[in-house]
Amino acid sequence: MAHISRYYDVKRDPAGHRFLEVRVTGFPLLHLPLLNKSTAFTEEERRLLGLEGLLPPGVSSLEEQKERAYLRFRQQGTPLEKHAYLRNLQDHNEVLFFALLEDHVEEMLPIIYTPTVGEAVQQFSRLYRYPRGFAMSTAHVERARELLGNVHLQDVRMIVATDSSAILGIGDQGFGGMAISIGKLSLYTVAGGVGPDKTLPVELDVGTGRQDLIEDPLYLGARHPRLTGEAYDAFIDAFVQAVQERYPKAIIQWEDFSKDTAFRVLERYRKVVPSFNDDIQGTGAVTLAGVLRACALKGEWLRDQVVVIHGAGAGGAGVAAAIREGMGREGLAPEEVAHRVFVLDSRGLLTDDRRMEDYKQPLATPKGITEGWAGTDLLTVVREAGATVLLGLSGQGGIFNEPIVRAVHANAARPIIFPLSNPTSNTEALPEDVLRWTDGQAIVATGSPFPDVTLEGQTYQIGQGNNAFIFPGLGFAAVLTRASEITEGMVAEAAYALADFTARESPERTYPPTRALRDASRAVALRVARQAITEGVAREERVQNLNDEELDAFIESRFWFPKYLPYRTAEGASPDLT
Ligand SMILES: O=C([O-])CC(=O)C(=O)O
Ligand SMILES: [Mg+2]
Repeated sequence: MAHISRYYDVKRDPAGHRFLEVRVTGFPLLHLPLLNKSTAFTEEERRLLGLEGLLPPGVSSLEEQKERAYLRFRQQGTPLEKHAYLRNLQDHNEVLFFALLEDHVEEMLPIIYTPTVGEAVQQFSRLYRYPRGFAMSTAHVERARELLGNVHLQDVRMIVATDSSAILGIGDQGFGGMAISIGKLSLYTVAGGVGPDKTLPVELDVGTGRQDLIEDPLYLGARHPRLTGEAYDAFIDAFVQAVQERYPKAIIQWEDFSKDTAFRVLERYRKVVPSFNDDIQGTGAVTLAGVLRACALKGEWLRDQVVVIHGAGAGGAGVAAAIREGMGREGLAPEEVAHRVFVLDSRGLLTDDRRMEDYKQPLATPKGITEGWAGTDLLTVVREAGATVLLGLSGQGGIFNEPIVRAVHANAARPIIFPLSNPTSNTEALPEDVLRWTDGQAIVATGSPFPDVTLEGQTYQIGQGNNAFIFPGLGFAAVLTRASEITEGMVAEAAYALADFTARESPERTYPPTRALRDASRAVALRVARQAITEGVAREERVQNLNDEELDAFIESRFWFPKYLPYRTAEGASPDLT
């Protein structure tokens, strides 16, 4: 049996039932969140593991523990207090945390994920309690492999790593970005089926450009400006090499890298280690899926829309690529697509006569197309291009104002308007305003969750167009197929799988409700795994010859579920820390 952790192995008894063989007993056992059952340790386990006298005499079931934990959750006042409560629970007892989350995913997702995680990032140094994840800093570059060896997990398969340069829509957050890596990985477990012992959040602390953080006496990150150029590359090289040596089966999700690093890091490593960028590729895929559904809702094709994308960072670039791919699949040639997809950055429309960063060049509109236009600002582009779809990835709260929204409505009876920036404070428009300004005709989805909107007796559901519907299934499929690379074909398949799932399960919506996150992820995982096999990048022997039904069953059988296994001590272990 593979050695799973320094602290335990999962084994099977002669009848085939799984149990945990632990090498830690007594008080320390109650402080390892992956192992701690807390009040659910049975009387026999307490005797065997040296826990008698350390716990209250009552033995609780997982159900009873959940009930107790949910009561405490409800007693917390603010979303941030709720977040802190859940994070403490996770750091205390992971099975209980995930069991609770599974039962209340709709209520708790906005707490462990966007929008509250944005606040948790900002308050990270003040909320800090427990060492979770791998914190790599400049001082560690030479010894990255050695330090990764300090992580107690033996078989990490899924890593979320950020350099915190562009967290959500709120910019450079220094060390606090660790909270994003932690939050994303919670979704990998609750929706994507990856066991918590197989996940590792990483903060790549290359410094921060935020002087206020550097001067904050309570700040926990490294106090120096961000590494750039060769020093930055050497840092990430060292990290990737250490991961390959220590965790050769791991997939890396690059998260919240600014436009200055996101594209370079993705291209530099995507063929070195199976990896993808969540904000470029995940956001691209989820947006394409929602726009496809919105088009279907009004009985139109994507290829007939004119799409204006506001924001040319990682998200905007990824969305532009995905929409172009989608129009191409509906038969449009690239020259035709150029008349239908327009991308703006903070200086206005990207046109090919402008000086701009390399990664923006493929997003630029040929100057000839804009001949005679009255300007290149957002309102003018919406009017001149005849936009029927407006997508916000700018991080600029409120930028989709009334004149802009009305201008899209003037071009389309049912405009598609997605203010996608996170967290809530950065959303480009409030759904209620968009619906009011368009007499309830707009099809609206947002990046962060919004409640239903009621307008003149009519209720509108607001889809959550968040990459949470893509990355857990995409990453899980890559893990299960042992993909050597995460190809563009796999990312595109994720988008179409989500659109098809929504059409099947929630035909009146742009995105499924968040309570369907797990089922949606499974549908995504199936199609991505199939694509990996078709493209020949799946290294896992067991999946090569499976038909769809068998592949689905394989995926389902590999899902991790929160439940307690019986515990035994290792042969010869003393009832002390061994
Ligand atoms: O984390 C989220 O909610 C979605 C995302 O990747 C981002 O906004 O950067
Ligand atoms: Mg992100």
